[in-house]
Amino acid sequence: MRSVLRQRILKPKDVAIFSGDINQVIADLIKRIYILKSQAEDGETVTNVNDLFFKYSMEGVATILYESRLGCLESSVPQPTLDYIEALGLMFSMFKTSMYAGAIPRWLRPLVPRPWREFCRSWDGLFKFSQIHVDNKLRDIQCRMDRGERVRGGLLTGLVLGQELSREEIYANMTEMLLAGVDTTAFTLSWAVYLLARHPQVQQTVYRQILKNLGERHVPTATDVPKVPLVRALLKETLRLFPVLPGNGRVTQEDLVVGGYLIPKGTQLALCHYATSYEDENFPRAKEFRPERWLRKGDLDRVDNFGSIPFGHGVRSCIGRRIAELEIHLALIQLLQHFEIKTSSWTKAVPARTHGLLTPGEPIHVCFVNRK
Ligand code: HEM
Repeated sequence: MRSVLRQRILKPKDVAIFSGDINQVIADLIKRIYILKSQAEDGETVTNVNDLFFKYSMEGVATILYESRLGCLESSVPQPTLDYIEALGLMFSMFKTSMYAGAIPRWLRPLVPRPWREFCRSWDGLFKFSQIHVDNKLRDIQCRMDRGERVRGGLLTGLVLGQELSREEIYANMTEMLLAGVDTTAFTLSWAVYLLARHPQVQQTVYRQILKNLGERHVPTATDVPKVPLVRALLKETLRLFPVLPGNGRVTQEDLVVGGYLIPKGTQLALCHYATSYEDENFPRAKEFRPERWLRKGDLDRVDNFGSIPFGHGVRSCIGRRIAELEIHLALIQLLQHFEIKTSSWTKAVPARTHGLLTPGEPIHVCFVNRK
């Protein structure tokens, strides 16, 4: 089932076609920032940027998945979207409890009802939302076919027409992808602007490269991203320092010998790449924010470093990686074209906190100063 999806969004060129849709969402993001600035006491500070980037990520990923807009960045967010956000909030607030809810034996559920009840309530809310959007698309496709039109479209249309997945499988995959694609992207963008605000020199270097290679107002598409390698390096460095999923796991499929230790088949392995990301052996001066460490300077440089694998690795690695990268690269380029990102008197040092996901431990507040 996963391979059907994977073959449609595996490579950067597969998702490049979504640049136009994402840019429309970015235009709304920028408008929203102007509105928030106009409401701020100092006319510059956007408080809790994660709230903003949550809406951007949800709108962006839904645009690709459902081929429709949700209105997350509007001043008045539509009710079904608010209901979804509530279900998602419930899912994450219950993360630890609900993670174990699936493992509670049936006989125990009436005795300890809350975890299972909440688990079902949040998943039902998330499924319902996907179902509405998938069904809308199916109706739309049917109408167009009845009119004798040639139907072409994006991801969902392709899945429906391809008939490789059942309707239930499409609901399930869309639900999971939307769930997996919102907070992950939002936290990463929040950390990226936080790091840029706290490292003005780095920001200036990245901005200069954008200015030189793309220009002040050119709206970038996926084909422009390789022209600004520092933007790609910025994302890698952000995810090295703050990997949203700080650890990962696998069960060995055969006996393995690693570093002289025998690991028998069937062993559950946990890898904390948050820890390996901070090892000087893997990344010299590992605690420092230095995006340029990811730039290839000569043919002998190895910039792929397994010390940091924020999207996982192998056949079960993140299926939405290319979508996330597109959303983040294009957003960062345009944010830097429009604004200088600065700390404000409200900006505090923000520690990372782990509760399932690695999240900012405090709200991030930064200034978006208009560029002349
Ligand atoms: C910065 C953003 C993101 C990060 C850091 C991230 C990270 C990850 C990681 C570490 C995994 C586990 C991989 C493994 O076990 O090897 C994963 C799985 C997954 N991700 Fe992402 N992700 C991001 C964005 C997205 C987006 C935008 C989507 C959907 C559009 C998505 C959909 C998924 C799905 C469906 C899985 C499960 C894959 C499977 O089990 O086959 N992710 N992600």
